[in-house]
Amino acid sequence: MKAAIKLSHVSVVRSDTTLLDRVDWTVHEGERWIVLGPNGAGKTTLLQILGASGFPTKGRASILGERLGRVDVFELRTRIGHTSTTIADQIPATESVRDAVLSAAHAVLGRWNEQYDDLDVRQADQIMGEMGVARLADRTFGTLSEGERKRVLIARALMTDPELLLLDEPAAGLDLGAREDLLASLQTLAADRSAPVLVLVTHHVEEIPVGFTHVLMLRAGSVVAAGPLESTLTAENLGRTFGTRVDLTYDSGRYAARRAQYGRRAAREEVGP
Ligand SMILES: Nc1ncnc2c1ncn2[C@@H]1O[C@H](COP(=O)(O)OP(=O)(O)OP(=O)(O)O)[C@@H](O)[C@H]1O
Repeated sequence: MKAAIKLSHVSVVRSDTTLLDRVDWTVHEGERWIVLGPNGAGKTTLLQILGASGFPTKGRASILGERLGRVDVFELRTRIGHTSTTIADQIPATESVRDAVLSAAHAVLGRWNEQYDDLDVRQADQIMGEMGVARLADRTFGTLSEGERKRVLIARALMTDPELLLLDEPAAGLDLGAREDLLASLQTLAADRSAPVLVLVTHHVEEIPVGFTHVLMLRAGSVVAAGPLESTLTAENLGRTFGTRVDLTYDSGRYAARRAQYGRRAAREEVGP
């Protein structure tokens, strides 16, 4: 299997602070990864490297077979889809949802005078259908709810047919219904064998969509654990990642976590005799 991402001993240092510390990580084609960690763990810094917009201070990073530092990053970025609040802020509020998705095909924000062919329009309609936002196609972007906006952004990112899709906290700020709608769309995407390699960053195990296959757990710039979800996302690893003992439950492909509830005996053991 080919490696879509290969990081070897990647460190990022800014103003004498180590943001990422000797990260080793390999992602293969077809895999769907979660990057999980507390605030300040280095998740955004890692995503910048994956998106070819940040560079390692030390170590080697290969993205889609191209070594950072030896490749034209502008060309590489056209092969990578990225959804984040920054991109949402750049879409004009008056742009129609269909145009917001379509304009990605030409890497422009704001439709202006672009001409699109029927194939582009059909592709946009199909992707909007898959992301559950087809009924919003004629609405303006500015009138969408936060949850609808997130799904339109993913549709927009898919429009360029990327080989790697980076999802930066897609469920942040969503209410229960909107989060569940988003997770359902991501579950469909994860199950699609023709979908790109997926990397989803989150703070919460409750936001892991069904069908994601692997997890990288980060704390203070270092990898706590990385591997298949089933064997890697354990209460022990989660506790080490978030610095607190946790109870983890799993049901029908979904996870939930909370701080461990201590019995009197456990409390005595922790305090000591
Ligand atoms: N230019 C910089 N100089 C010094 N420290 C920085 C710089 N940029 C980021 N940091 C610090 O590096 C750490 C990692 O930041 P990063 O944004 O990657 O974390 P994160 O896991 O995405 O956090 P969050 O979940 O809160 O978004 C943070 O403590 C941040 O304050």
